[in-house]
Amino acid sequence: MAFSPRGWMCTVALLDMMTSPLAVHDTTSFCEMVLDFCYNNRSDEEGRNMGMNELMMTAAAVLDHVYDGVAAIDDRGKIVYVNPANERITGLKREQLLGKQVKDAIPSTHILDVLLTGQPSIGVRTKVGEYQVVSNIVPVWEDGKLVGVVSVFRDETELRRLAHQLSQANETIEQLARLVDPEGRGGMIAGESEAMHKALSLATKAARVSSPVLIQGESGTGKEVLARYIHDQSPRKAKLFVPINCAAIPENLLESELFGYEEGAFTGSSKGGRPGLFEVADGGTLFLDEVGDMSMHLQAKLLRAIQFQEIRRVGGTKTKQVDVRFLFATHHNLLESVAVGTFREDLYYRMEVVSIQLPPLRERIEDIPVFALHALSKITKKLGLPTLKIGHGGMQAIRRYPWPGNIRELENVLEQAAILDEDGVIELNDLPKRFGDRSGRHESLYDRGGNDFPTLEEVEERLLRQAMRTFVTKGEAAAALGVSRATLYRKLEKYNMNHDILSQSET
Ligand SMILES: Nc1ncnc2c1ncn2[C@@H]1O[C@H](COP(=O)(O)OP(=O)(O)OP(=O)(O)O)[C@@H](O)[C@H]1O
Repeated sequence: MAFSPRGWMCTVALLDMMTSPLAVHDTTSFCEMVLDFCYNNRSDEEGRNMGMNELMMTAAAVLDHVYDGVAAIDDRGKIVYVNPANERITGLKREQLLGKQVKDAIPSTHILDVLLTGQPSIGVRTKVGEYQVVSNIVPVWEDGKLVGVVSVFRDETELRRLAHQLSQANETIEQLARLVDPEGRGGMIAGESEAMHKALSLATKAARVSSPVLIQGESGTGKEVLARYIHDQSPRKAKLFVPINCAAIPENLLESELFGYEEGAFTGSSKGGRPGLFEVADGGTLFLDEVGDMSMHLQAKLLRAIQFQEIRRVGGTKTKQVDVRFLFATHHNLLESVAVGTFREDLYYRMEVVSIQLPPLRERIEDIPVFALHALSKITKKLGLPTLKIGHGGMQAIRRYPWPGNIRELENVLEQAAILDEDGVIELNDLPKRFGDRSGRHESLYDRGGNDFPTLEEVEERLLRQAMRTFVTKGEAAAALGVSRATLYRKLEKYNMNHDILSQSET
């Protein structure tokens, strides 16, 4: 059958209505709507007279190719059309159905109810033979008269099979993900220190709720990694994690970056304006890094956004509700900033509902070997290098170094060493020159003179700390200091360095 443009339009309209049951709910005349759709504002008599028969013939040619089952019943309950998908889904041949009374062919059908009441029946479940189908059944009206019913249905067994296949596939993905990332932390590791475990446990708890979290720590301690972890563990994980470094962007740009702007807000603003990151992160998480560097003007706007989850674009007059989870990070001591008046006290307390402190690497020496090995394996994979080891001397140097740039510096140093290494083992000579300084300190205790001369206890504590950094085992540290292990224990306790004892291996 050749399709006229009108035939196509009618068919599209018909399909549109069949797949939009809510629209059908609202109408009294299905046919009128189809014809209105096709010939809207036209005085095309031929078109208006096209009627239901031609419409159904045209539609039938298309419906023959539809994946869902379709059946049309006339006003006397006789089946006038079934598509091939009907046969696939119900197992009933076309010849068994066409021209038959629907109540005889499919006794359990709900089609007659629709024919009797003229009310559509949406999402109704019917058993056809051994198949369970879900149908949308809609009445067809012409000139205010009910002329038939159309049912569009799907095999529920097939839907269930697909859902089952999908859940199996998801399970396989989860199993593979667990193999790649056993603890589900997306490449983040916990380390050995009590401080890191505490931070991680707090982060895991914070992930369950939407309260703001303030993560404080020196640069490179893993604040952003922890923020991503919180987002990934939270119910918002399917939505966006949007990080922004507030210190890296000039104030006027930061404002429009965060809040967006309306058209004409400033010279060079884009046509139609632009949404800001608050809007981009709607439903997800916004991570404001280096929030301590924000100007007082922006702090006031931020406070409002946190308090009311409401923003106003730059140059705009209307406010907009957003649903954003806020995570903050800073290397500043924000309480000090509050005390000197560079940070708003009210904002500080809004931000630190949950407060997580990430200590510098030098204060969690026990983490250094774990992070070093983790970083090295990441680096060799990234650079496509064979597996590398860290030798005893290399590890000792790494442990005793104070790491002012924390984990980021550790990664950079190891990347450099991995590139330079020639024998598969990273030793002291593969590390930068600064690692050769066995003292690991830039200031000598004995350089201090006069009244500032160190006490014996001060020297002893320093020496102990240095030994704990330098040697991998307690035995080695005690031997180098010329004391027994028991004495080493006692002294570590005296200087409150017990956590260091735990980090040392027993040998
Ligand atoms: N727990 C961790 N597990 C694995 N890698 C980590 C962890 N913490 C930090 N890192 C690594 O350290 C590097 C620095 O981390 P991150 O950028 O999160 O630090 P930061 O504190 O946000 O730094 P800055 O304040 O300079 O932005 C990253 O490249 C990351 O790979």
